[in-house]
Formats: sequence, C-alpha cells, structure tokens
Amino acid sequence: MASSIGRAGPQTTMAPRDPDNPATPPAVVTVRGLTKTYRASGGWRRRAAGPAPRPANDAVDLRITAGEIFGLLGPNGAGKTTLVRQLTGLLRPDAGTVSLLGHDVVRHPELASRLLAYLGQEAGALDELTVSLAAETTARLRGLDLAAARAARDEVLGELGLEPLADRPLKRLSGGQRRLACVAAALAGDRPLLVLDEPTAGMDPVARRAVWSAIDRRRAERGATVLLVTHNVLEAETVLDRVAVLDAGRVIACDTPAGLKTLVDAHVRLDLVWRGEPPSTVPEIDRLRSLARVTGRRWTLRLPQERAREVVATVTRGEAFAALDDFTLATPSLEDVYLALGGRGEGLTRQ
Ligand SMILES: Nc1ncnc2c1ncn2[C@@H]1O[C@H](COP(=O)(O)OP(=O)(O)OP(=O)(O)O)[C@@H](O)[C@H]1O
Repeated sequence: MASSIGRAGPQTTMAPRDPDNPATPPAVVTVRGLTKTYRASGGWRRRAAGPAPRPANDAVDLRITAGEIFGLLGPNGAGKTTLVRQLTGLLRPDAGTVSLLGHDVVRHPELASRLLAYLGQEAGALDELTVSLAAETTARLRGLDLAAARAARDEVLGELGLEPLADRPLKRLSGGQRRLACVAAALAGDRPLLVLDEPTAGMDPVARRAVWSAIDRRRAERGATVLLVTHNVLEAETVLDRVAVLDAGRVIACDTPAGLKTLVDAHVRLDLVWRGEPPSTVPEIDRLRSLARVTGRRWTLRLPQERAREVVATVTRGEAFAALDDFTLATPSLEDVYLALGGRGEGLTRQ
C-alpha cells in the first residue's frame, strides 16, 4: 500500500478490520510467515565446514488488535528483538509480510517510524542530550510544532517523575534513570503503536509503576496498542492482554496469560532452599533430586498437586526440615507454561 500518512501519522491512519470477521477488533499488526536468518559476513555458504545458521525468526505469524497490550516472551536469543526490528522497518526479513495499520512495511520500511514509537535496548543517539531535550526532540521529529513538543515533553517528564533530572545529559544518569529517560522520549508525541523492548529493565519498583501507568494511560485515553518484549514472567502476567511465547525463533504458543496457564494448572511449583547439603539420609529427598532443577542451594520442582502435598509433608518434618532454609509453593507461572511447551528452561526472570 502506498503511503497516505502525514508526518504526524496517527490521525490519518485507521486499523483495518478483518473482512472475513468484521466483529473482531481491527488489526494493528499483522505478521505472516516472517523468517530471518543472519548470515555471517562473507556468507556462511563459503565456509568449508559448519552447519547452516538457524533462523532467528522461523515462519512467525501474529495478529495484534487495536488497544491490546501484547507481549513477546522468551529467553535470550529466542528471536524477540529480531522480530521487533523487522516490524519497525530496521531489518529486512528474508521472507514474509508485515502490515502495520494496513501499511506494508517490508516494502515501505520508511513508514514504520511514522506509525510507531520504538524503544530499543540501547539509548544510542540520545546519550549526549539532556532528558528534557531527548523528549522534546523526539516529539519534534514526530511532527509536533515547538509549543506542542514542549507540552508533550512536560507531560511525559511529569508522568515519569523525571523533572528533577530534566537538565542532566542521559550519559550522566544511572542505568535505571537512563532507561526511564528513554521511555520518556519514546512516549513523547503520540503514536498509535508503542513497541517497547524491555522498557523497565534495570528500574526500581517506583519507576516501573510510573512506566506502566504512563503506558496504560496511552491505551485507555488514546487507544494506543502496545507490543512489549520481555523475559520477566511476573511482569508479563500482570500487564499483558495476550502473549506470544517464542523459543528458538518460533512462536510456540499465543494466548492470554490465563489461557496459557490452563495448560499447566494441574501442577504447582515447589521451591526448596537448603541451608547447606540436602540430607542424603532421607530417601525421598534423594528421589526428588533427580526431578529438580538445581540452582545453587535452590531446588525447583514442578509437580502434580497431590504429589506436591506429599513432598511438603516430607520436607516439613525431621531431618529434612532441619536442613531446609526456606520453601515456597506457588501456582504455575508463564515460566512453567514455557517449560511445559518444550522451552529450554533458562533465561526467563521472575522479579
Ligand atoms: N546481528 C546479528 N548477527 C548474527 N546473529 C544475530 C544477530 N542478532 C541476533 N542474532 C542471533 O539471532 C538469534 C535471535 O536473537 P535476538 O536478539 O532476536 O533474540 P532475543 O530474543 O531478542 O534475545 P534477548 O532477550 O537477549 O534480547 C540469536 O541466536 C542471536 O545470536
């Protein structure tokens, strides 16, 4: 589709409805068969030995509808950033299509920046600017006149509690503060789609809450759609309407967090933290060791509810209890879903 959007973008752009099912909310992002393999410089085919590289994205399909907070969840290297960079027109796919609000951004990557606000993992070009100027400049680049850009700047700095740091260059801020300033710049000047790669990485709880309220306000008051990259399962469960779980470049599941959790709701997670060595004289403990994921003194077990009850009874008496520092029993999380779906296990965080 040819460009029919102005510099400011959102006012002249409507999300298209599904012609086969007009009752479903309109799509803001439609991805079909998206595939990308990074080639080593010089071309992997020219190398004498070694396997062909694996695709970073492998036939990914997604449909994100207007007003959703949609998540991409997966461990390091799952292909989340690669996917997002193709949506934002920064990386060309090998195959597949990406439509943003009805615009083909594979053919017209230059349109992407008019349709979406992208928060990448790095501060990059903003590092030399003050917090205030970073937000104002971004708003100006999005087509706002000076007065409107300054109003947008003041609003977002206020929302995120950044006024005391407004005159500091980003490069002189702490990691969490710099991230917050980058969020401010990403949110300055309206865009109908917010693509945020780990927006709250490194932030304290106060800053995290400010970011989530600012994002939620844009959805509630301005109808923004949000695509969020994360490997924090607790955050994903709290804020996402739907989530696509990525593993090794493929979408292995896509549903609401609650829908995904029904896949594993017969199980519970039991974490045992030992003071030192677990007691080898208790036979049940020896049997559990082979079922546990061991991280230092912590054993993590995913067990059917009935079995978990028996194990709790065992570890809360006698020698086992004396050796135990702490234990928690929890209902399944998206991490359990990810593991149950065949994910490789490491790399998702819970905090
Ligand atoms: N520029 C690049 N050149 C070659 N391989 C790359 C490049 N960028 C990413 N990859 C590879 O592509 C795969 C997907 O990487 P990607 O950065 O998309 O993962 P991710 O899910 O975003 O990870 P993270 O959570 O660490 O950000 C990985 O195997 C990675 O090593």
